[in-house]
Amino acid sequence: MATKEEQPQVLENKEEPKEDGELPLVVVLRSKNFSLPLEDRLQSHFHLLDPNDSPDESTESFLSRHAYSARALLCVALTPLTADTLGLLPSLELVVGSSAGLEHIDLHECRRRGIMVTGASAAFCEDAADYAVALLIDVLRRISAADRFVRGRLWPVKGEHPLGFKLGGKRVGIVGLGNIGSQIAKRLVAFGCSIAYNSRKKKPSVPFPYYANVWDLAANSDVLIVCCALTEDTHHIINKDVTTALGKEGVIINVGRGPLVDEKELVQFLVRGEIGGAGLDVFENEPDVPKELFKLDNVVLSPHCAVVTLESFAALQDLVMANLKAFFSNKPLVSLVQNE
Ligand SMILES: O=CC(=O)O
Repeated sequence: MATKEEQPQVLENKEEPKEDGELPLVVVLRSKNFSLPLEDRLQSHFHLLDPNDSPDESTESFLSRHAYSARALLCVALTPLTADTLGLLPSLELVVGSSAGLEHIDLHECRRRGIMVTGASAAFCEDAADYAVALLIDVLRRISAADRFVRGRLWPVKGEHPLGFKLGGKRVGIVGLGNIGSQIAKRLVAFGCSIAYNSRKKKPSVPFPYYANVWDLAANSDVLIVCCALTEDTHHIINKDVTTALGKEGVIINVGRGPLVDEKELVQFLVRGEIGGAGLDVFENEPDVPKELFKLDNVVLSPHCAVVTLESFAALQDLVMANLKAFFSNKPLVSLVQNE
């Protein structure tokens, strides 16, 4: 999902292992069941302080005892980084996020303390955009439903599979034109769609129509693709009124975060046939998915995996390394988030 703007990505691959004694400290914050995929690469450049290495001690006690002088922290996946945890790290200057969305990091507190934050949407944006377009094509052309039709041996017993809808010519409203949204727009222009967007501010160099209000965007779109950052302002940005404005044939694609959409309302619209369809990679209470959706052929469901490919994961690892190395050699960070 899109975050606040990040600076362009410059990847750096050269590995030059150092002696352990002189390695800079990096706190690693990760939940127990989440491994650290680039551990070997990180370990040859940094002294990692990972509370999971002391399973008998609480994270708070570990950080208070070992991390007083740590200047950098790597936040793995969506592990919450709260103001309380930040309070245990008085020397912290940098948080390296490893996800596109950063709502699990207390950005207000980072801003207040002058702690820089880097994000990873540059590593994920192309794959996330491909996936959003794939979900849209799947909903419109009923590809997953057609697959079930064939596997269920309904062809030709139950006649023809129902007609789908053409992608070209659709008016697509993108909610959040950050790294991911921009890549989605680029792809859909090539498919012959017309694009409009909503974001916090109008983007001066973007040629597409801007709607300051999501309701207006919905009223002028056939499809809404949701890929903005989850904040207090964007929680349930797709609500009952917006869904009504999108109309009976409208399609909603969500590759951002579940709580961007009022899920209970969306389920009701889908069940009552008051919206055309939905492609959902994210949900309000993951991994729980409303069971009413399982029987709807105009809904495509996916387990929060839009951003992840082998290639995006490799790019993420390069990006994390590049940000940490840049920080410790006083160079500009590769994907600094404008945390305004
Ligand atoms: O959802 C995945 C991410 O934000 O990276």
